Amino acid sequence: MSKPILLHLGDDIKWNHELYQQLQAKFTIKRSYSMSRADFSNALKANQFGDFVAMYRPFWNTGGEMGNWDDELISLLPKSCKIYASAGAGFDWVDTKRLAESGIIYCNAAAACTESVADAGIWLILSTFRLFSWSASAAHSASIPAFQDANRNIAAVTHNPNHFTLGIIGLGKIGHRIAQKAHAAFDMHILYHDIRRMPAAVEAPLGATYYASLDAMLPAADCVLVATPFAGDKLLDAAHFAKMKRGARLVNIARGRLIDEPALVAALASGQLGAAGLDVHYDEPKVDARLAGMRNVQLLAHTAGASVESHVGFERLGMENVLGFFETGKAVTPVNLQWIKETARL
Ligand SMILES: O=C(O)C(=O)CO
Repeated sequence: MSKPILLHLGDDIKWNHELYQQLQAKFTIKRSYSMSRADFSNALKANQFGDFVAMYRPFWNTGGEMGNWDDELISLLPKSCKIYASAGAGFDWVDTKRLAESGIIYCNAAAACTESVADAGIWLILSTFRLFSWSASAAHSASIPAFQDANRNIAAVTHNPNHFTLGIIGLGKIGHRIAQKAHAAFDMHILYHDIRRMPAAVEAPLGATYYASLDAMLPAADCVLVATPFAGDKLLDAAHFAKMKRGARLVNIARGRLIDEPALVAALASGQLGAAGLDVHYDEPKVDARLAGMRNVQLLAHTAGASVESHVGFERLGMENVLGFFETGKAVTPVNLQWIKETARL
């Protein structure tokens, strides 16, 4: 009997070769490498990859060249396809509900980058309190006046984060890990807003206070950290920044589009916000030039999740999702099951 087909998107795997051999033993693997949207769409229309049952994308660097997975693309997938297992935490580029309508489970790999993103979150929080962005840019400029300016003046305006209040929007795995680290390392007081309250067993070790209302949490936090998935709408705008403490800090490790960037620039320029730490940007790979010019803003190039450990984990979890689904009927980290069920009920 011929083996089912798996479509591997993007580059070769780099780390988990033994596990990949298990995939090779169970599936005929077809490769699309890095096709443009037009080439990928034409290949699907021509059934170039055959009636594949699964798609696997091991890393975010490649395999996404076809752009957003919207109705146009998803409607070209063969009816045989049952699962799409991809690297990465965020899935703002894929319409998981539309996939579910075609009976396709989408699995992300957020669990693989929790530690890495949480570490970057801590770095950004620390930087907004200590203004390492200012010190680093002064030193990098190799300018004696800039060095002396930073060296003389930073101490008057920076703080140790200890005992300040961190307000986390989204206490998922990453938000929770940041809360643990901030609480353990800096004795920060943890507040959080989420659509649902965590059990006491989660809140108690953090001493965390739940806010059902975001508007109620904002004025209570010295630093607000965004750790919630992008669901199509902005989360924070000028009105939200106005509710925050004057001089408070903002950190975003989630998605740039969650924040009204011009409003953030205005809030920083007016001093309503004292500092910001941003891994993600509204219009990546572009970075807002005004933000880039602010010494109280620490910027990263969307690399919070970028570590060897995340890469190994992304590859592995993607393969485990595919193998688990075909061996036991259950994927490990599906994100759209609620709609798969709904669709099945129709
Ligand atoms: O995996 C993702 O989606 C990330 O943004 C990690 O930083």
